[in-house]
Amino acid sequence: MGNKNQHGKDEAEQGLVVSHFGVAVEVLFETGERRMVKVKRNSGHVVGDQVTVSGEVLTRLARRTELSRRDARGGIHLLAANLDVLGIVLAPGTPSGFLDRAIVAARAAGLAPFVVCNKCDLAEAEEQSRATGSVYGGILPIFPLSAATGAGMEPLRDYLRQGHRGAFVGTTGVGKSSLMNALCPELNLKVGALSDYNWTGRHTTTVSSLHALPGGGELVDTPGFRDFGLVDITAPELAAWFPGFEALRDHRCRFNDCRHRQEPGCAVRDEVGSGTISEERYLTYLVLLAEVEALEEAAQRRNWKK
Ligand SMILES: Nc1nc2c(ncn2[C@@H]2O[C@H](COP(=O)(O)OP(=O)(O)OP(=O)(O)O)[C@@H](O)[C@H]2O)c(=O)[nH]1
Ligand SMILES: [Zn+2]
Repeated sequence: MGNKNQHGKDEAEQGLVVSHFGVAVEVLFETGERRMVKVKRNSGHVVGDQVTVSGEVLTRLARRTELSRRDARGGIHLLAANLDVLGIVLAPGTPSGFLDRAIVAARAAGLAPFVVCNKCDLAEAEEQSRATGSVYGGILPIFPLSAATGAGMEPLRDYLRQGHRGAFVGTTGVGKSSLMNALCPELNLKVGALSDYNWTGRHTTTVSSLHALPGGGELVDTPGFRDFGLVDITAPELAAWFPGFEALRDHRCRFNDCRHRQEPGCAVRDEVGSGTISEERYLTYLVLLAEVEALEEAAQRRNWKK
């Protein structure tokens, strides 16, 4: 167990939460030692949290980033802390608008997004990856690959090896689990394999964990990422972080809450006028903005009724 100091008290040790089992977390200490520490259900600790442990007392340090999602009832769930990058996985069938939403969500949370175009062993996927490259190529890293055949995996490994800590999001069936398995050979996410840890005698099913990759870098696997289907973002976030619109961040629109519609002095509209931003991208933005605003209004109406 923990180290004792000269007064016989537990010395606080710093570590990283690498797994979450609902009623306990596994902490990886700087010494390389791993230990389970009990936590209250909904204690607020998540994988990626930096903590100090003194005996059985866990103290969370300030977070650099937080990634969360909203459930159908509007509740916010924190998925992971201190991630640097977010891998947005696409495959044929990914709904239009998903990529833009996910990029906005990542940037708003302070994470650098990158794109994985999976299933490139299929002709449709290859086409999708070419189309994605032509729109987003200059904006963020894109990795066309096949988790199934292993083709194109090396550039992604190199990217993660730069010491990035990340996670994959994507709609169901795009191949997130296949990618995780391809990148982390020793991965075993089966709940049955966790019976060793089931010392609390309670049911421990919701498991998320952080995996160190053989070549460097870390990936978080959280069941919550699986249904990151409709990535929720706010209208101001969309106006600030829509990929290809840099105007607001550079404070070039006259109003800092500009939504790039009819506002005077809007730099985005100027750029559409001059052809720097394509008409098509601008229309995509307007459709997404209308959709996000409609969702926000519906949520507001629900709150008034309460
Ligand atoms: N052709 C092809 N199929 C793939 C590839 N990667 C994954 N698949 C298949 O796509 C299906 C879904 O893969 P998963 O890895 O379970 O996808 P997921 O995103 O984790 O799915 P959820 O858990 O539902 O969110 C499986 O049948 C995989 O075999 C690929 O590179 N090429
Ligand atoms: Zn504007």
